[in-house]
Amino acid sequence: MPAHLAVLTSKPEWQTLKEQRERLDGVLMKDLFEQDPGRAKRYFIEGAGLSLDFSKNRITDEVLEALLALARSCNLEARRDALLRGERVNVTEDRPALHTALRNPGTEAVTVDGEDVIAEVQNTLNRMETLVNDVLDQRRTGYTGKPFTDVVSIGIGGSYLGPKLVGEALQPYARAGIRCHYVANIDGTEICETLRQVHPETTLFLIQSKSFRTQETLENSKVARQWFLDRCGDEQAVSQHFMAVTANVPAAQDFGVDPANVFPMWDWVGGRYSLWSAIGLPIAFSVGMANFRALLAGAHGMDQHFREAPLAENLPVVMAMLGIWYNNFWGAETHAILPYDHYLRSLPDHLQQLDMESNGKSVTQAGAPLAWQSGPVIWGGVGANGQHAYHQLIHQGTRLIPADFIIPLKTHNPVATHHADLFANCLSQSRAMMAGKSLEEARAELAAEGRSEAETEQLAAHKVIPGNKPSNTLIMESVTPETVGALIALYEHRTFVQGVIWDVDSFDQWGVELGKQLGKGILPRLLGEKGGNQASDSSTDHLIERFRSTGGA
Ligand SMILES: O=P(O)(O)OC[C@H]1O[C@H](O)[C@H](O)[C@@H](O)[C@@H]1O
Repeated sequence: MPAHLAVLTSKPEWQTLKEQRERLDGVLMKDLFEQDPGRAKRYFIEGAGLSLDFSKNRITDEVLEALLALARSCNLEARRDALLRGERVNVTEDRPALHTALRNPGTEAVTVDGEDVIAEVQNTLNRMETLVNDVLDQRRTGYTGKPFTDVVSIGIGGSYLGPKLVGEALQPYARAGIRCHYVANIDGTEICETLRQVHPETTLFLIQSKSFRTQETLENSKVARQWFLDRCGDEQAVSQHFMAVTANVPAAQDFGVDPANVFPMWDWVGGRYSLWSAIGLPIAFSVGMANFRALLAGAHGMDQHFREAPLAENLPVVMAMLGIWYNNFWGAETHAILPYDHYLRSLPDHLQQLDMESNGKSVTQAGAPLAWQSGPVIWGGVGANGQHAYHQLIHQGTRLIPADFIIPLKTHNPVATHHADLFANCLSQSRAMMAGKSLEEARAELAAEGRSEAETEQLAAHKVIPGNKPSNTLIMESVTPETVGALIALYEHRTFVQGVIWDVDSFDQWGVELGKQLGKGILPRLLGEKGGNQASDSSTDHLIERFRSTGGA
């Protein structure tokens, strides 16, 4: 292998992990639990209101030590400090990635190109506070003087997934009187269905786009603007009802948004890390500014933990390195996110963008091809629903699927014994994954059912659950603004740590751009217009013909 391809995999720490991996061949977690009654307590760490039980992993103390040694050998601590200091960690775009500054309470200076970032952040938070309070307290109203009842947030990707997740997660804190709607897709159904639910006199539209160039967002915003004008007939009223969050102020102004209603975004915030900025306005409208600030405080608590906790007790570091363990040494190709909480149902969607856009890369920061696997497929869904669907494959399929179970100790909605039932389901799944069911147990079960010997022999193999499937269990007291903030920040840092190990730029997303470029060439052809002379292929041409033949547009 050429030397430049082998930096990571030729490290002695990598070799040690390979040896550890071989040593664990055939070793069952359930035996490790039996041999060591202290295992659960030893592999349990806490920070920023979250606790992680990582005992149900294929690890020993030696493995953990070797994983942390690998992290150190990749200069993780220095790279982390560079991130938090605002160094240009996004090398291909030559920018810092300062989402942590968005939740920094302002006690320490962070500068970018000589500008005091913290002061800008605090100013923006104060502007948000004024707007949100004015709307919630009905000092600011729609064009006929009626209070606002609905906020329609139009944005996609990072300008959508984070606010939607948190808006849902903090529903118990929602203020009466304001409903938030989210429109992301260019599928016209989404904007049409949303507009059917709202009234022009009482609806505030938030155009959420860092670039103000995203097709889906701009087209949906145009539809919303026209819908509004058709009903109110007054161009002047647009400025009362349309606001924007963007780094591209001139484009927002061209669209007709009053500059006083434009909230800033900055180059140094990646879209998928932007819910903490004014992109979080829908959250603030829903739960009030005090709760939004509590969300930031929770995330800041995790930033502090990430910065200060020793690596062995550092939640994002330990979770990241466990991910590296399965991804790079055990051949795992996916990672499941399984929140056992209805309020956190959109967490897998948000983490999918966060992780897959960040670490879906195949060259190093210097541009050399990776000779190791980078980010896995992130997927998942809310428990217990998944147990009646895809958990079968986790338990008995041929693939190794590490999972994160996430569950609060207390519910906002105590009803009957539901929360204990939910908790029992969560624990039963991680235990089933870990312990499984042996052939002997399967046989005994069938015999106890009164099956014949022949039947028992025939069926037993199907009933075996191999077990030894790894999982983490993340718990928190309850789903609050603080714990939700900490939880999302935890995964942000987990993603960063893995990017450091794989030596990729976790803050660009060039892969997304190609589809956007090609779309610009295909659209005119679908519409039968001139242009769109870019390279094509017979499949694309044929499908365009089919679309045109039905008069599809
Ligand atoms: O906020 P915008 O500029 O409209 O971008 C919205 C989204 O666009 C792209 O798809 C990027 O890959 C995402 O990271 C981004 O969040």
